[in-house]
Amino acid sequence: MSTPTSNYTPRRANWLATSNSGVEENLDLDPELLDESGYGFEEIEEIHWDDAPFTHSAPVVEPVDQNKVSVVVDYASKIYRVRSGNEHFKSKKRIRKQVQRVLGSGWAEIPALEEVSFVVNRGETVGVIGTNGSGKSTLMKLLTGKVRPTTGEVYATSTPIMLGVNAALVKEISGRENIKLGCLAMGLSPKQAAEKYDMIVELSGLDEDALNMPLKAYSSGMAARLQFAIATSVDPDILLIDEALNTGDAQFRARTKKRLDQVRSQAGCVFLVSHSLGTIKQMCTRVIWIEQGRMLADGDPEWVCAQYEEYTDHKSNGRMRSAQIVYDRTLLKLAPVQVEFSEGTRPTRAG
Ligand SMILES: Nc1ncnc2c1ncn2[C@@H]1O[C@H](COP(=O)(O)OP(=O)(O)OP(=O)(O)O)[C@@H](O)[C@H]1O
Repeated sequence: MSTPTSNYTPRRANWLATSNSGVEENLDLDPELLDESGYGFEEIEEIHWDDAPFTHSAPVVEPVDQNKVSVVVDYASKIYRVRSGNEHFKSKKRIRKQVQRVLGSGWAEIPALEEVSFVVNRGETVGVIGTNGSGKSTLMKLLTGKVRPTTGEVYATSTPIMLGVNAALVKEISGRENIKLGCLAMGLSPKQAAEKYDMIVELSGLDEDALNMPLKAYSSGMAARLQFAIATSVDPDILLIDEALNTGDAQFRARTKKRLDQVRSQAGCVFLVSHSLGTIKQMCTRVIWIEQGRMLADGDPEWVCAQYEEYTDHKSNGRMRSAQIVYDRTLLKLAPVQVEFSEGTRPTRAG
């Protein structure tokens, strides 16, 4: 990696990274937000986006081509508002770390995604990477339209189908019954469901015995395979996959890749959120790296994954300054996007 220049000024990792003087003197925080130690949010290692540099590049105008476009994310941000006094908030240290503003009457604001813009055309498989809590799932929720952006807008040419590890499968009934039920739930007619059955079984790689077992007897890998096979059976135009592939074995991954290629070739696009860089590099044509809610990179899978690997390696070894340098360096290479709609090219709002 490039070595830091002598005039590099290390930034504070986070404005909340306190001295032992305690946050009470400096910030008007709710006492309930303080650690048991009484020092508040100390030992914070996250790099806060407010401290990171803005890229110097002028925005690149990205025209939306009506004949190609699948998804447009136009300056989308998401700020969650949570009750700072509730049990969930108190038990989640990570959430408390990210609190940007404590509002009156026990509410706090958590910025999860900041001004993200990009255009995805049909035929692309977009990997989404980032450390825990960086905003990947939030981006997926914005794409499905289930969560509304705080600023900006998200557009999609058809309703994206979300395939997550927690997508509904019924534990008490067999794999076979789950296939039928899942297909109906996804809007197929009983006849269409019957036609898809063999394809789903083949893709899942489950044998007869497994298909007759109730789902609660499945390993997480088996359940994930079944879920993937069901979810992709409707030939979705826009498919979002959140971590579902990580549990599969090599054989399943090969089948998965084949199926994703089919989805792509049917003019769809795929978003794949994963912590497994191997899977991302194998499956994706483009990778978006989101860190601390900010889009750091969008481009070639090999290059983006290499920066990310370097960053996480530094972070996990406690080399926060080096991690910050990789963060800054990567961000500076990002050309921000200004989405441009010409007459009639604006797809419908997601959701
Ligand atoms: N419903 C919510 N209410 C409040 N805060 C939330 C909510 N969902 C997510 N957050 C916060 O928003 C930030 C981004 O979370 P998100 O789940 O999008 O991250 P992620 O990159 O998907 O994380 P992971 O890799 O751990 O799944 C985190 O600080 C998280 O705690």
